[in-house]
Amino acid sequence: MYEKITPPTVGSRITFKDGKPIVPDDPIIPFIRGDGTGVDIWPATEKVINAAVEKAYGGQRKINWFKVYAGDEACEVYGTYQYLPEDTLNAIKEYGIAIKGPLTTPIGGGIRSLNVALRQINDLYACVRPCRYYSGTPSPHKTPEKLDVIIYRENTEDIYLGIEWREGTEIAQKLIDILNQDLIPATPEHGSKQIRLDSGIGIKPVSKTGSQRLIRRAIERALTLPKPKQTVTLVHKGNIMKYTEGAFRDWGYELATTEFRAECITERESWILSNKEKNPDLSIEDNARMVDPGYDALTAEKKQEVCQEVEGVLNAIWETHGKGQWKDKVMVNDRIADSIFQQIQTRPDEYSILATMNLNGDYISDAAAAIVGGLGMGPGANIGDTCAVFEATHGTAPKHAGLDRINPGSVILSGVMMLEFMGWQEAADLIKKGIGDAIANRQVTYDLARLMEPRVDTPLKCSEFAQAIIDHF
Ligand SMILES: NC(=O)C1=CN([C@@H]2O[C@H](COP(=O)(O)OP(=O)(O)OC[C@H]3O[C@@H](n4cnc5c(N)ncnc54)[C@H](OP(=O)(O)O)[C@@H]3O)[C@@H](O)[C@H]2O)C=CC1
Ligand SMILES: O=C(O)CCC(=O)C(=O)O
Ligand SMILES: [Mg+2]
Repeated sequence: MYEKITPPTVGSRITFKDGKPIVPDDPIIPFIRGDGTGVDIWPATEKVINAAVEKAYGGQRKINWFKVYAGDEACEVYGTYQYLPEDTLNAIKEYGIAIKGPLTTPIGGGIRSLNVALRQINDLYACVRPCRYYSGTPSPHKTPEKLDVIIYRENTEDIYLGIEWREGTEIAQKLIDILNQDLIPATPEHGSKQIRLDSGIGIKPVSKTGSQRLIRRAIERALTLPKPKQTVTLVHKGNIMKYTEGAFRDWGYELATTEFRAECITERESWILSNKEKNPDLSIEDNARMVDPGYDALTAEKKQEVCQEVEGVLNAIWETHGKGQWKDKVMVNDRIADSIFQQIQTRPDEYSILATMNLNGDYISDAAAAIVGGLGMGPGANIGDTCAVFEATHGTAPKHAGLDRINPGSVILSGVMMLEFMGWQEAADLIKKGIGDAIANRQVTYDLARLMEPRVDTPLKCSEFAQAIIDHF
C-alpha cells in the first residue's frame, strides 16, 4: 500500500465513530517532522510526549510513531516537487490522527500551501487554536492571564480555497471582461463600479455548510466549558462583505437559534428578555427602542421590523429563556473583525470562543498568541469528522532552523491537544504541569528569555527546554 514508507510493525489504528476517535492503547500515529525549525522542534516534542505517556501509564499505553514525509524532506525521499506524497496522505487517512511540524510556503509563485492542502484534502474543517496564559510567561501585555480564548477557525474555504488568477493572464482578462460588461451592470446594487483591467482576481467562497459545521463545533465546545466561559463570538467583516462574512454571522445565529435553541441565547435576545424582566409592563415599542439605540431615526418599515423581532423573541422564548433562564445558556454574540483585535487586548476576559472564517482566524490566532507569550506558545489542531492533524500556529521560522534554539512549546502543546483529543488526559496534564513549572522557574528558550523581567541571560536550548519540561513532571 505504501511506496516508500513502512508503518511500525506493532500498534493499532485509531478509528472514528460519530466524529470522535476510538483510541487503542498502542496507537500508530504518523508524524511529519516539518521544514525549517521542524528539525529542532520535532525531536523535542517526541521526547516530551513519550516521557509523559510512559510516566502516566507505566507502559500500559504507548504511541508507535510512524514517520511520514512532506515538504523539503519529502522531495529528498520521493524526488523533485514531490512535496506531499500519496503515501503521506494515505497514512494520515488510515491512522486517523497525525501531528506535524511547520511546512514552508513560498510567497507569490511556487507551490500552494501544503499545510492548507492537508486540511482541505482531509476535510479538517475546524482549526482549533487555544490561547491561554501560563503563569510567569513574559508578555507585552499587562494582564495576559485575562486572555483565555479558543479560536475556532473555518479551515477549508474562504480565500484559502486558493482559486485565483494572476494579473494579465487570459482567464483573468476574460473574467474581468465578463464581470465588467455583464455581471456587474446586471446587479443594480453595484452601480457603475468596474474592476481595473490590470487586476489579479481571487475568489472568496463561503458556504452555509462550511460555516455551520464549524460554528456547530464551536457551540458544542462552549457547552463543555464552565458557565462563565460559555460564550461563542462570531467574528466577521460583514459590514463590508455582506454575502460572505455577513452571511457567516447570519448562518451562525440561525444555527444557534434552531439546532441549539434550548441551549443558546443570542446577545440581542438577551437584551430583549432582560428589558422585559426589569420592567414587565414595557411595551414592545419601548423594548425595541432600548434594543436599537437608533430606533427613533429609523424608517417606519425598519421600526416595524425591530418591533416584530422583539415580539417574535418574546413569543418564542419567554417561557423557556425568560425570567433569567437565559443566563444559563450559551451566549452567542458577534463582533466585527477589526474590533475584535482591540477587544481581545482591552477586554480579553469578555471572550471565550471565537468562531471565525479562515483568513480572520489566521490573523487573530497569531495576534492572540502574542498576548500570551508569542508564537512559541501557540498550539493548534485541525479537526474533521474522520481525521485530525495537530500542528502549531507558527511557521518554519527559517532563520532559527537547525540552531537548537527555537521554542518547541507550540508543537509540544499541540501534542497536549492531541493527547486530550485521544482521551489521554493524564499524560496531557503532566506536560502542562512540566511547561508551567519550567516557565515559572525561568527555564525558557530565547524568545521568552528576552522578554522576562529581569531578563534571563542564558536561555535554554530547544532540546534543554524539552528536558526541563520532563524534569518537572
Ligand atoms: N502551519 C504551518 O506550517 C505554517 C507555515 N508557515 C510558513 O512558515 C514560513 C515562515 O513564515 P514566517 O512568516 O516567517 O512566520 P513564522 O511563524 O515561521 O516565524 C515568524 C517569527 O515568529 C517567531 N516564531 C515562530 N515560531 C516560533 C517558535 N516556535 N518559538 C519562538 N518564536 C517563534 C520568530 O520570531 P523572532 O525571530 O522574532 O524570535 C520568527 O522569526 C513561511 O513559508 C510560511 O508560509 C507559516 C505559518 C504556519
Ligand atoms: O500554510 C502556510 O504557509 C501558512 C498557514 C498559516 O499561516 C496558518 O495556518 O496559520
Ligand atoms: Mg497563520
